[in-house]
Amino acid sequence: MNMISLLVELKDRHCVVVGGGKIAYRKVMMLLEEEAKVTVISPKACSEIEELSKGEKIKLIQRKAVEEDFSHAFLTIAATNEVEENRRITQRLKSISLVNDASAYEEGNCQIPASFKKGRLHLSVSTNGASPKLAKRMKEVWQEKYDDNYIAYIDFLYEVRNLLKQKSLPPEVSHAILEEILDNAYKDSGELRHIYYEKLLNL
Ligand SMILES: C[C@@]1(CC(=O)O)c2cc3[nH]c(cc4nc(cc5[nH]c(cc(n2)[C@H]1CCC(=O)O)[C@@](C)(CC(=O)O)[C@@H]5CCC(=O)O)C(CC(=O)O)=C4CCC(=O)O)c(CCC(=O)O)c3CC(=O)O
Ligand SMILES: NC(=O)C1=CN([C@@H]2O[C@H](COP(=O)(O)OP(=O)(O)OC[C@H]3O[C@@H](n4cnc5c(N)ncnc54)[C@H](O)[C@@H]3O)[C@@H](O)[C@H]2O)C=CC1
Repeated sequence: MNMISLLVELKDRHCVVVGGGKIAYRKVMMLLEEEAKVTVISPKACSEIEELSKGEKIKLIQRKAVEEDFSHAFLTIAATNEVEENRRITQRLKSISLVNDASAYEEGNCQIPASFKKGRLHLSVSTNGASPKLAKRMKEVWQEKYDDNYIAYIDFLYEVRNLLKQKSLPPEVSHAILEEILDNAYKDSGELRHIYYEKLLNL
């Protein structure tokens, strides 16, 4: 459980998923969403993974994994249904690259939490293997709570902060502004946000 939360960019990074079942497929979809370069290694693959391979979305290698398969891997996900094989891969890689063991949270050096993105907002939760179902449920509660209003609101927070970076206001003034715009009124009213931003432009 000695882990910190990090946001990691996977775009164009070489990622390897070992195993070709439904869990491997779920992880592959997550990686493709992040625009990673994905290789799947598995003697057999489910039809969804085969389809991705035919459409050249991923590279599929239909055999067991060998040492060289990991030489350029930035992140590896061991997701076979053979717990020992997952452990072997994870032990081999954990001191040199990111590796997640889908069958044992404590084996790898990273975990994949339940997460939810909306605009600039990114929320993640892990129960460290206690209850993936609880993590999923918490994520779903957030999905309800953080509705579309938050996209424009957080964009507004971002723009105000960028504007403040350009202006050389005394730090206490900047901090007061950053505090003030956390008021719910700004979340709820686009008009109020617009007026506030215009006022700041003229400061
Ligand atoms: C350690 C971890 C892997 C890691 O490090 O990444 C891990 C491990 C295992 N999961 C198992 C089972 C299930 N996992 C889910 C669902 C999710 N599991 C996810 C994460 C994690 N699962 C990490 C810990 C996160 C944490 O604890 O918070 C989520 C959040 C994210 C994702 O996977 O994308 C995703 C929700 C997706 C979403 O948000 O929508 C469901 C429910 C469902 O599918 O609906 C079930 C069935 C119910 C049950 O068993 O509880 C088993 C037993 C397998 C077996 O018995 O063979 C193991 C192995 C073990 O625990 O040993
Ligand atoms: N992290 C998570 O959210 C979850 C993880 N799991 C774990 O994920 C693992 C996979 O689960 P499923 O996809 O449901 O299994 P599955 O039985 O659908 O698929 C297993 C796949 O692994 C492949 N495989 C078997 N031995 C292999 C080897 N030596 N090298 C490469 N590929 C090999 C098989 O050909 C098959 O494609 C299990 O260990 C399970 O405990 C299960 C549920 C959720």
